[in-house]
Amino acid sequence: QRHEPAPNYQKPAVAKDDGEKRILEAIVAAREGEHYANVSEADGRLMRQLVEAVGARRVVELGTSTGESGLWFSLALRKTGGKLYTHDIDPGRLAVARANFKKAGVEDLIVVVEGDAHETAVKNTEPIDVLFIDAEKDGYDRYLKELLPLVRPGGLILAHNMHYPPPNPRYLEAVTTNPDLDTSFVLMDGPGLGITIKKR
Ligand SMILES: C[S@@+](CC[C@H](N)C(=O)[O-])C[C@H]1O[C@@H](n2cnc3c(N)ncnc32)[C@H](O)[C@@H]1O
Repeated sequence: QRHEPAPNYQKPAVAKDDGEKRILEAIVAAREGEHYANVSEADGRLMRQLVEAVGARRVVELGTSTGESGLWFSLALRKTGGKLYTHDIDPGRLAVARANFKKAGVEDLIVVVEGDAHETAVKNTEPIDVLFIDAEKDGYDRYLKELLPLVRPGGLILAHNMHYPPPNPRYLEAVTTNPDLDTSFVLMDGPGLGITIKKR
């Protein structure tokens, strides 16, 4: 049976309190300012929902860019009592990200780490509740190999750009054939997001 294209019921996010309002305003301002390859609003909102739903205390992000995904995560982390550890190799983008976090009033929720995430992120030894992979596409499978042991059972691995730019086939293979993992691909009318649970 054929269906019409899916309707879009989405409306702009509605702030619950002043802190949330300040972050949402900072996201709008960030989009209008200097930015680079950031998540869409639809991606950011879903990621916030997931981080809040799993009650994440430690979110690790590979690929900060100018901090928009970090701002979406901070909406959740101010409620879960958690922190974002975000990694990027580009000092210029990180300077913009830091300014955006400050403007949103969330700099205390976010630890920014500069350098090659293959070297910096593996220094972490604490359990990860949510891992978000959004750095160089060619490295996705290596990031998974390096950090999956630290993702806690019941934790999530989110991977951006599962539709475009074209995803890394080795990553796709890894998250769809490992019996310890279960993966869905969502929001595939946009860049696409992989949601993988590490089974308990
Ligand atoms: C798609 S952007 C991240 C977008 C960001 N997550 C957002 O939605 O706001 C990818 C970022 O990965 C960074 N990157 C690329 N290779 C890297 C590496 N080896 N280590 C750390 N960061 C890297 C780039 O500098 C770039 O800022």
